[in-house]
Amino acid sequence: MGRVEVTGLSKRFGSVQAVQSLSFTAEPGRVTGFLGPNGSGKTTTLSMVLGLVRPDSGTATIGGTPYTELPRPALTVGVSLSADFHSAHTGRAHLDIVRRAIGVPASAVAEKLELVGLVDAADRKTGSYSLGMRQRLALAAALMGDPDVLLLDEPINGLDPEGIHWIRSFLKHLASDGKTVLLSSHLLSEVQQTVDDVVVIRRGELAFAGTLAELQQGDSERTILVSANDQAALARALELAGAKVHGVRGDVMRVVGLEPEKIGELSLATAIPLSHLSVEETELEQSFLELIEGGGSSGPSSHGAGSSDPESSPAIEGGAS
Ligand SMILES: Nc1ncnc2c1ncn2[C@@H]1O[C@H](COP(=O)(O)OP(=O)(O)OP(=O)(O)O)[C@@H](O)[C@H]1O
Repeated sequence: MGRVEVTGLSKRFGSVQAVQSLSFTAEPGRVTGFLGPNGSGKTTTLSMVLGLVRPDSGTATIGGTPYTELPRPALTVGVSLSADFHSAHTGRAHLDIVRRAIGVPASAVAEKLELVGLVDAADRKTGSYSLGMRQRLALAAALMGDPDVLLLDEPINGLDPEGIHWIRSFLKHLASDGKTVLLSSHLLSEVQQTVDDVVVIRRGELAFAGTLAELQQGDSERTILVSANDQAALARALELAGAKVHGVRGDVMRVVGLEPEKIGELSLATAIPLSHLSVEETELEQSFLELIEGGGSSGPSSHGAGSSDPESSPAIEGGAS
């Protein structure tokens, strides 16, 4: 229903080919990370999806309809392109302006303040808000019309750890409710704990579209970091299950050859509780950097529907910086 579908979008600004033959989808019930370095064309793409920038070619639809043809767009798509507000307005006043503009009942303001945890700060001027509070307010505004789709430009950038934790769980919760969440970021590490699917662009072109797991698998075998009170017993169990285990005496063991889910199952089956389980970040970050620095292929994916056209690979046009 609220699928975002971008098909063959291109946009040139003068000599800069900002976006080139870009196709991807963002699906309902999933958080999709739209990733690429600064200047790679993320904002231009989101602006084309929202009808703010006219593409040279290609289309973008939301639930099958171009944004500009949606009868009441704010009831379908919630947007946050920046977390800047009139500094003399209170959070409540800002939301009230938004809700009047989109024509929803006054009760929506208190409801959304509650939803994003801003009730106590609602009557303070936004000029005194922290970045985390401004991001919450931007989300409350985006959610005002109870849209099925959320488009968020860099919603995590600059947040402190608590803010990051909050927004991660909030966005995952929205997706688990069936919403389509598309968020941009220039850092994979910033969003990797939040996203299900990943679309990577490099100089305006698709470099990868697929699930986070596919991005991880695209690289060589990944390393899983685990620890348990009884490291030796866990190491034995992991090795019996076919994994290679390094650093058994350290705080954290490095395990290759078993996926995290399998390690969790093994912990349960052997009654050896884990105190830590994560994917070694550097490897994933490395695949991402390789993709955005060039040479990466359009990944394995149904999400890049139509995007892995032969032309979309390494040829880099224009002077996008
Ligand atoms: N209105 C415009 N006029 C001219 N060039 C533009 C315009 N908008 C974007 N560009 C250029 O298009 C390219 C892509 O920019 P865009 O802002 O879409 O990238 P981005 O990935 O969102 O980067 P950032 O995260 O830094 O905003 C850049 O080279 C940028 O300078």
